[in-house]
Amino acid sequence: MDEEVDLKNNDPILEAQQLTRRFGGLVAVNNVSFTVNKNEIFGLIGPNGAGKTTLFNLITGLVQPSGGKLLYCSKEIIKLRPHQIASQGIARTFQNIRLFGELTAIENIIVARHIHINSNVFTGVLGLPPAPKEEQNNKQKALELLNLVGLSNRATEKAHNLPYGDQRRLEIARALALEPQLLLLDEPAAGMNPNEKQNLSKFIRQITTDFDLTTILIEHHVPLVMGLCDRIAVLDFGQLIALGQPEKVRSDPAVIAAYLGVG
Ligand SMILES: Nc1ncnc2c1ncn2[C@@H]1O[C@H](COP(=O)(O)OP(=O)(O)OP(=O)(O)O)[C@@H](O)[C@H]1O
Repeated sequence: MDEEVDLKNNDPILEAQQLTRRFGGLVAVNNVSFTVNKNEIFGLIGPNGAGKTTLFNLITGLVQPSGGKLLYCSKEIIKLRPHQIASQGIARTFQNIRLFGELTAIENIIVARHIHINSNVFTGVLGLPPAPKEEQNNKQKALELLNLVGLSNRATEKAHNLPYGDQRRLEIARALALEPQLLLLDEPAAGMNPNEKQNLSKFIRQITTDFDLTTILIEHHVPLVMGLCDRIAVLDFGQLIALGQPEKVRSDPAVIAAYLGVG
């Protein structure tokens, strides 16, 4: 990881300042300001089209802002490309799972570790030399991550053959292979049954502690968000309409009107 900054618990790790993104006449993210502190589990909720994924895309450099600032560990990251942002310690999963379907579970993680250590991706995937020790080390780490997400017995299964919930867990393992400081999870519970959602909640808490992470998650499943997150930001039509602890957000009339009251 490049120039990792040693933050203490509760130091600001991510600061959005009047962040704005327009798509033509549509303001997908409108003048949004908030701070996420180290080791927080921070929820991002809001109705469909509220701008949540666009905000993740801004943080990970997939989309450029129309205005505003974004500081990671107090440094502006707006001008950085996605791979540079990843190497600074920000990893994510996607709403629509983006695994390499034809690769096995373990290969998906090894590829990510190669990116992390700046090695040649193809040597690792194709099993080519050199660096057998590094390969062995990567394989060992990948197995540990698979074990952590409960997939050690599916290591040689092609990713597209795994059940949906397992694919979501594999995506998280792959993000962790980048050894991030900040982990962004886009709808990690989508497609999971109630039992899996319950387990996922515990799992997110566990990895946030064990890996000394800060976690931001977008999630439509409100009970999960309310039970898991330290603080929650609510977007509606691109604007931040509420920010605070779950109890405060839950009873906020603007939130009830915009989101919780829906459906
Ligand atoms: N590349 C794009 N070009 C044009 N419009 C876009 C683009 N990306 C997002 N939008 C629009 O920006 C708005 C916010 O979209 P976004 O996907 O960020 O919302 P969201 O809160 O993540 O929604 P959902 O919960 O449905 O995933 C929507 O109106 C969407 O159609």
